This record gives sequence, C-alpha cells and structure tokens, in this order.
Amino acid sequence: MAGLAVQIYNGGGVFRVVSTKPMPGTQWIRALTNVGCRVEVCTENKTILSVEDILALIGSRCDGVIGQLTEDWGETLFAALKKAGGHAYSNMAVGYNNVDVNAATRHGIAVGNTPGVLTETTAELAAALTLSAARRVVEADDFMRAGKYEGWLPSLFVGNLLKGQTVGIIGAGRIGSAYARMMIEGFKMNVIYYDLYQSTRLEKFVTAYGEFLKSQGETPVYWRRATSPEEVLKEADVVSLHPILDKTTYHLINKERLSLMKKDAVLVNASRGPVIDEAALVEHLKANPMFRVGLDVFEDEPFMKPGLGELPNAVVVPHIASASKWTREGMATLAALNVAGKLKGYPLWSNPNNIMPFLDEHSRPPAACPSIVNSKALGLLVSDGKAESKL
Ligand SMILES: NC(=O)c1ccc[n+]([C@@H]2O[C@H](COP(=O)([O-])OP(=O)(O)OC[C@H]3O[C@@H](n4cnc5c(N)ncnc54)[C@H](O)[C@@H]3O)[C@@H](O)[C@H]2O)c1
Ligand SMILES: O=C(O)[C@H](O)CO
Repeated sequence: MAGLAVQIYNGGGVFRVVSTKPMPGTQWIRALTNVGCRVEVCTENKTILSVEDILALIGSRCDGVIGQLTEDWGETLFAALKKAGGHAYSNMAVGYNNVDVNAATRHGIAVGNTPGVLTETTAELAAALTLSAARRVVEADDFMRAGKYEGWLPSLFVGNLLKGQTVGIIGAGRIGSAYARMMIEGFKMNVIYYDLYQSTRLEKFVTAYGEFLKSQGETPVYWRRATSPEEVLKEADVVSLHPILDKTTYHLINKERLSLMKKDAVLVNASRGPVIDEAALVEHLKANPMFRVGLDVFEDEPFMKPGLGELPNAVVVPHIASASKWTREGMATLAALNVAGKLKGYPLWSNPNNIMPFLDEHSRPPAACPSIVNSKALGLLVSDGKAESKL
C-alpha cells in the first residue's frame, strides 16, 4: 500500500532508517541522526501494519528498519530489505518470535532485540498480576464500582496469602529471576523453578537471603530446581511463566498440565500468549472457580479466547508488562543503537546483560551494537568491552 504517513528527521542523512511506529522519547532519534541517518517514522493511524504496508515503507532504498513485535518479519520483508540495500533490523522488544531469524541471516541482515531494559518493569507487572489474582483486586474493584458494597463481611473477597507459600517459575532467565526475587524478598516465598539451564545467580541469592532471614530469627526461604515443568506445577501455589516462545514452549501449559496444579493456585503469564493453550485454560477456570490467572498476553492477540473475558477468576491486561516510561524509552534507544551500530560496522556489545552504558542520556553510547541475536551466524565481531570507545 503506497502513501503511508511518515515523519522525517535529518532529511539529508546518508543512511535511510525506517521505524514502523513512533516510539517514546527522543534519545532513539538522536542515536540514529548522530551517526548520519535520515529517520522516517511511520505515523499512519493503524495499530498493526501489514507486510504490504511495511514493503511500501521499505521502498527501493532502505538501510535499516526498527519494527514491532506485532509485525510478521519473515522471508518477504527480509528479501525486500536486502534488495533495498538494507543490513539491519531491530525489534523494539526482547522477544523475537515474530522474526524469522534464519531468513534474516540468509539475507545477511542483523536482527537486534532489547534485553535487560525491561527486566524489572516486566517482573513488576507479573508481580502486580500475581497480587491482583491472589487477592481478587479486580473483582473487588468491579463490585465496589457497581455499588454492591453494603459493609464489611468476614467472607467478602477472601483470597490467598502469599507469605511462606511456594512460587514456581518456568523460564528463570532475566525476567523470571527478577520476578522470583520480588516474590521472595517481598513475600518470603520459597521458590521452585524449571529452566533448561541452571540459574546459579538465583540459587545463590535465595541461599544468602535465607541465611539472612535465619540470622534475624525469621523463617528462612528455600529454592529448588525442578527437573520438569510438572514438578513445578504440582508443588507451587503461584506459577509464573517467563520462557521465550519457541517450539519447546508452545502450549507448555495445556489441559493435562493444568490438571496437575493445585485447585486454588494462581497462574501468571507475562511471556507470550501461545505458551498457554488458552481454550484449555478457559475450561479449567470455569471448572475451578478458586483457580485464578493473571494474563498480560494472549494466544490470538489482540483477541481473547471465547469466554475468558467473562470469567471473574481471570485478571486480564493488554500486553503492558514493559510499559514504564523509562523502559519504553530505553527499548527504543537500544533498538535504534542496534541498527545504528550495524550500519556503522560496530561490533557486538560483549555483555548483553549490562546495557546501562547505552542508556545514559548524558554521555555518548559505546561504539557497539547492544544485542544482535544472529551475530554468531553472521560472524559479527564482539566488542573488547572497552566502554570508553564511544560513537
Ligand atoms: N509481556 C511482555 O510485555 C514481555 C516483556 C518482556 C519480555 N517478554 C517475554 O519474556 C521472554 C523472556 O524474556 P527474558 O529477558 O527473561 O529472556 P531470557 O532469555 O533471559 O529468559 C528466558 C528463559 O527461558 C528459558 N527457556 C527456554 N526454553 C525453555 C523451556 N522449554 N522450558 C523452560 N525454560 C525455557 C531460557 O533458558 C531462559 O532462561 C521474552 O522472550 C518475551 O517473549 C514479555
Ligand atoms: O518481548 C517484549 O519485549 C515484550 O513483549 C514487549 O515489551
């Protein structure tokens, strides 16, 4: 489709970079214009751009694109970007299940993502969903606004106490571990986790915190690494899902696994919708009114499976887990720096878990790409870690 509305910055720039959406803040625009990019931001009033829309934005000459997780970045778009002379694409997201990385690699295009800057923000929303579901906050809010409150009652909106219970984490990476720490420090919960890899930092933290609590005469907290998701589901009072979405995690929570969970458990998902078989979840929620969920993501976003929206034991929010001002501006900046760095031929940043040097508004960012997921396949050099080397 031709003629999508765009806003242009630094019209005379040598590299043409397109952002498929306006993004928060201005640091990201400076990150690109400072290295000689002409930036074209699509301002079309359309929530999700189609492949045809993006093809029109790429046009016949485009060096790099910043895109969104709602877009289908596959063979068609990467072939078009390559043909237009492009070398770089970055999602403004840490998750990149919307991107066919192999297709990008085949066309020699680097794929960036934005890890780290959203870890705490996303974990906080998962914690908010946990509390909302466990303590029935949304149900009680609806009740209050509907004018149904007639006075305190011993049994009004009784929910679950978290203190001393067990929190289960499936996918104990950056966000899963940050969420675990919040629940352990905040509510003195024990933790059981399942991940393909050992989370040594989380284990060490829980051990040390448990020792600290003991030294204060308080009940210590414990951790355990499970050997299967089933073990977590059977044991935990709260289960929060934080894995990537791929073939191994698609419908990881299904009818059979839901049936293993405690009848009054809380299940939280702030990872990706298809990690849960949502139709099976709706049936489970109907059959088990004490079972509660907090969902930030949905299998067929922006839609919910039939029935979910009517269930009082479900708290649902529209994929807002990373929505804090600092995080969203930081995501935009990291995405821009991935593209800028690739176009300038910079190496990959050596530690994607420490992206803070890229976010300081008052100093120039390191001369590196913060996070390129196909860097190995493309044979990109890794920075020697000298943060002094500036753009
Ligand atoms: N709702 C939101 O707005 C939002 C915000 C940020 C991230 N996310 C999602 O959260 C995901 C995790 O982000 P992160 O920064 O913590 O990534 P991460 O890579 O640090 O953590 C993901 C973890 O999942 C584990 N994992 C992979 N396959 C698994 C499997 N089959 N079973 C169990 N664990 C498995 C990995 O080993 C890793 O530890 C992202 O990929 C994204 O999809 C959602
Ligand atoms: O993967 C991500 O980054 C989120 O879903 C959006 O913040």
